[in-house]
Amino acid sequence: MGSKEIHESLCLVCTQPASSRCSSCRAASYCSKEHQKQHWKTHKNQCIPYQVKEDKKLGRFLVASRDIQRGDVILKEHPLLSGPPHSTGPVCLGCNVLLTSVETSVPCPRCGWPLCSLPCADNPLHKPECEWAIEKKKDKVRISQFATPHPTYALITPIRALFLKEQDPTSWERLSGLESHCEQRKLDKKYEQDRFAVASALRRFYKLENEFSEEEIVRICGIIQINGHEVPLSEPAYISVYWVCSLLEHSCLPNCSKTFTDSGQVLIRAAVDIPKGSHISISYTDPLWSTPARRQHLILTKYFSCCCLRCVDPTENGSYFSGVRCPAKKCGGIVLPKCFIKDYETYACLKCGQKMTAKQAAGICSKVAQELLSLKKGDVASYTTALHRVKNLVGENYCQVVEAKLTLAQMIGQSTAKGLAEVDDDTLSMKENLCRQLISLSDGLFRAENRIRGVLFFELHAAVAEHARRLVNKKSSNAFVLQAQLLESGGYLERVLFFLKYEPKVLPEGIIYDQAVENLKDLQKLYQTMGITSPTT
Ligand SMILES: C[S@@+](CC[C@H](N)C(=O)[O-])C[C@H]1O[C@@H](n2cnc3c(N)ncnc32)[C@H](O)[C@@H]1O
Repeated sequence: MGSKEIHESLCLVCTQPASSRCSSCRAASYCSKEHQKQHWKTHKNQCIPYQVKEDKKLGRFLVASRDIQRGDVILKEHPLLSGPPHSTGPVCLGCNVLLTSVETSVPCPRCGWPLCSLPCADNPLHKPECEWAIEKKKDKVRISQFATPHPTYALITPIRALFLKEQDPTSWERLSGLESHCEQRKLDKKYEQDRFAVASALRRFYKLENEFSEEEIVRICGIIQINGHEVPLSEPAYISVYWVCSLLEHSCLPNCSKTFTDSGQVLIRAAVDIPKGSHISISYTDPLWSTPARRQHLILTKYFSCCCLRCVDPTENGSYFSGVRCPAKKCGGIVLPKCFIKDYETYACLKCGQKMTAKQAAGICSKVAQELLSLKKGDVASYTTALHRVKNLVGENYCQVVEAKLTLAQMIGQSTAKGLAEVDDDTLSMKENLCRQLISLSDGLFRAENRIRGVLFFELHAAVAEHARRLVNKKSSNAFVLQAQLLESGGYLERVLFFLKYEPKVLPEGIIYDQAVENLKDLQKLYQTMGITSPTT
């Protein structure tokens, strides 16, 4: 054994043989949890798996400072700033829930802003607009209209940002150092809209004329637009801006997934192994949207033209996720542009070469959208028929077809009183096939979508377990096949635990995680009763 290996396996505190490593950086070894805890004060400053770099095209971005393993947590961070989205109806400024009427809300006894209940008046989140209403506005706020959207709520997140300047200079400095894209925002009029509807309104409403210029407030609006994350922990979702997380670059095929903890921290986790020196990326947009839709969204909201691996490949890893079906008789090929970045005006069939314009392709896409988006949730038969009907307009993996298949895969078994037990054999097999198809597609196309992948594995485990249950009831059942199916179902539950490990308990995926833990325990008891040796027991 070389000296390096000896060093690596010794506890950093007592130099006794180490049995575990820091799960984040994997560079520090310890003999026990106690010594790991004891060393954290020193280690936390070194335990960072990324470095900040900068170039002309991306601005600042993060690269891996060591090899990062799939599943590792790269970053967990509290927000610098949180508040309602730019456009919303009245929400509780303590806990972010939607307020629907005067009767179902209470005014804050100090400042008058409506809240869901009195304890929310003391939520530290509410302090900025509350304190400044008393100190600067010198009058209570009165909200009488509970219609959506209510323009005064567009002022809240910017006020909370400005409050940092006075109350928390370190956070203010971090926030003001983030990208605002003011020049680009001037060109598309967002700057002017925010100047009028936020900066000017805020200075008047809160009497901030002598403290903050319009330019300073509009720059803050830009920072919130470019760096804000929608946090789905409340309905409606609220917006948070983080510091280091704001430096992560975008890719439509990112190598990291993003989730939020119950307390609103952002958690970034490696979706694949990331070699040292590689760029670390998340998705700023919805990976289940077509290439034109994702690119358009990024250009309009983040001011860059995405040139990631997925955007430069019109077939999107051979999935044809954004393509339409060739209208030529009996061709059945897929029609796509040569490239979505430059030559996207003319589409051509990959099989027969027939051409169509981007406008014609968009027409087909909107027909498919109309057909699929109007379907009633829970109606398995109409989903199945509609999916069959759109087959001659778009391919099997066309984006909206994939969304409908995702809904259908979850719906089967949910819309019947006795769950999967009531579903006929063919429909059960359809559920299983849909899950397998979508899981395989997700490997190549939305590998960082942990929530979707966890849910798909959960649905697949349920379908396979139900097949096994039916096998027991059949006289001709084969013990080996049954054992294999039970083990397979347990294996899928392990995958659910991997993907949904960090999902917050308030989201359905957090609840699915708990259910998967219970189902796995039950399955492991069954393995014991049946004398099956599972790889994990
Ligand atoms: C949230 S900020 C990321 C940090 C930013 N680079 C900085 O220096 O502050 C988002 C901005 O970064 C740039 N950016 C991020 N990902 C990019 C990409 N894949 N291609 C080009 N620009 C990108 C764009 O200017 C975008 O508006």
